[in-house]
Amino acid sequence: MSAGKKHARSEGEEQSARSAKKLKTTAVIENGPTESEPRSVEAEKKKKKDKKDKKDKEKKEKKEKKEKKDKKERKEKKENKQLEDEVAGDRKASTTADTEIAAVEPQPQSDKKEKKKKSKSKPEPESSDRSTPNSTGQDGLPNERAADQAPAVNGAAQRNGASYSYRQTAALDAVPEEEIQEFLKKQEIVVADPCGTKLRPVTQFSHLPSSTLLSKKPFASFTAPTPIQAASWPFSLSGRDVIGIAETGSGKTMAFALPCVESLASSPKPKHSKKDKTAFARAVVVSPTRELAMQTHAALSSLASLVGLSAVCLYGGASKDDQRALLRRNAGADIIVATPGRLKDFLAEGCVSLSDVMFAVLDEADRMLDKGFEDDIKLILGSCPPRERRQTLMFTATWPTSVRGLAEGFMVDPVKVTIGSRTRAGGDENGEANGTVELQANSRIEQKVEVVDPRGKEQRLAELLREAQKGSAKNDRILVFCLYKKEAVRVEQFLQKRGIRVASIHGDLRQDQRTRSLEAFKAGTTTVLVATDVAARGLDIPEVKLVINVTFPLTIEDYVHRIGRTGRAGKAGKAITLFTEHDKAHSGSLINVLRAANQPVPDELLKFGTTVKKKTHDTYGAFFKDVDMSKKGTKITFD
Ligand SMILES: Nc1ncnc2c1ncn2[C@@H]1O[C@H](COP(=O)(O)OP(=O)(O)OP(=O)(O)O)[C@@H](O)[C@H]1O
Repeated sequence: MSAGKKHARSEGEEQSARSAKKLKTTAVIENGPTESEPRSVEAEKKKKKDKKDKKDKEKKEKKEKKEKKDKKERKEKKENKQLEDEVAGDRKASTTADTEIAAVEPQPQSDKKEKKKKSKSKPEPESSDRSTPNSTGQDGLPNERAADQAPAVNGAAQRNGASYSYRQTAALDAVPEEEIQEFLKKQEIVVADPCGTKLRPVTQFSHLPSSTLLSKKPFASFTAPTPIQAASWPFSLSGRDVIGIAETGSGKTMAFALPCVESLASSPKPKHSKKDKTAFARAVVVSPTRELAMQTHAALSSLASLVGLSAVCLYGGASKDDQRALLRRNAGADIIVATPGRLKDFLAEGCVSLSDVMFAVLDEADRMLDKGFEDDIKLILGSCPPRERRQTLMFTATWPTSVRGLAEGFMVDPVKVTIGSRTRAGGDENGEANGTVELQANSRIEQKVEVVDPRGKEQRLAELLREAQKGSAKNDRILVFCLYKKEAVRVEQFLQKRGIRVASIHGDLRQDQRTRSLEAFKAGTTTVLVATDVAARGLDIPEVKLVINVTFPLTIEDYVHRIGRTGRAGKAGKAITLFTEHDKAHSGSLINVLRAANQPVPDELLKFGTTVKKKTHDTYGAFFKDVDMSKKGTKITFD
């Protein structure tokens, strides 16, 4: 007999017993006292009976009340359990194509409602643990949240399951409001939050809430957070989706690396069968080029290793077996930094799964969302848990309107943090530029444009290099950009013939040749690097003194990224662009970028016109998409 049945029967038995008692009582009342019984005895009997009836009734009511309460508690417990299971385990189930479609569809109203409902009913993480110094967190690491920290800003658990909860520190609380306002104004920080949360920028590293990671002093070589770090960290550490737009070389890598590692360090690793050969990453960072992926991997890896987390880099043009072995060695790797093509291959093979991903980053986000990569990104983010159950961050120096809608389809109420004067130069108070100057080059880069005859470009390049490397500057690093691979080969040979120490990096080279060229340039054994746009974005090469554009890039965004290889981390830099009549479609947008950065606009350039044309090249994006040369039958694109 089941417990339920047993319970039902005993309830039934009780009821019939109660009914029998009631019948007996009723009979007595109906019959009334007999003639022979004295009146007082009769009254006494009735009184007793009434008292008993009352007691029975009270008892019954009390029992019913208790049953109701128990039932309610059981229901609540069940709901909470379901919710916890969903947050902890359901990620596994939510992979594949339909998620992928959902990720790019506008967020349905019910989704939002559901999210709100969940965050209300979600049990709060054990806040006492977090605020008690030296208590132990879920991961078993000592939890070092300081006792003087204010209550968590985000209150409930982060939606991606991390127990890390951002708390504005007492030290930051104590900063006078005028100082905060002054900082925001001086650094030209604009925060647009659809949820209207006001969080102060973290102006000092000491204003960050303490953690195991920070106790290892990862920022010892820096004096203060850069503006994008200061303004975005409070939101990203709170578990919010963030779009960060800041000039080249302004520390965007650390802006996403810190919340990524904090988030993973504070959440338990989902368990998988030892027999399972699949690598289940918990964070994924997607980069447009192999070299950038490697660089980002190095930065993330050094931060992650401080708290015992591992990171693996997956990119094309290198041995898959070696990368598979790395994945196995790192027990799946907590963080995967990858180029889209290789990641897609590993996903298709089943040796990588993104179903545990709680933190996803698109570095150089506008590039990743452009036509060349759009489908790959849909597939990759579609293989992660839905946007409501992961945290998604996007960072870039350029944010063209064409990708904004798509970006928001992958995110939930993203906070947009913009650094720079684009709001002054024709934008509204939300940081949304209204057309003219939304694109901003690093203001510490001196930009020079020379309008030249196309036939004299290479000769002029040789002169410029000679001038730039005169005397004590003979070892200065100079980056020379070409548009086409064949052009890069020709320019490299031209310079070699003139005795210039030069290397090159472009898509027609094998990956080991590309890596060698970059290493030689970084080490200073070659002082000139001829590159296509494969080197335009993200590469952080120390001490590049000058960037020369031999041929203008396909888009004005690429121009901003190319020249951004100099003037990094607060340093000054110089860029010279050889502009010919073939590039005249770009004159308007180039003039705007020059003016916004208070740079001289030559009359010869003005002659080509100031009208900003729509993006002139439809295949923008396909040009410097890395192609795995080891694959057979692949159509090789030119960059
Ligand atoms: N708080 C900081 N203070 C000083 N330097 C920093 C700080 N944070 C990062 N850096 C350094 O600044 C340099 C540029 O950083 P990073 O490569 O992240 O720039 P970025 O904004 O991503 O540039 P890009 O737009 O070109 O990709 C790096 O060498 C990095 O170590």
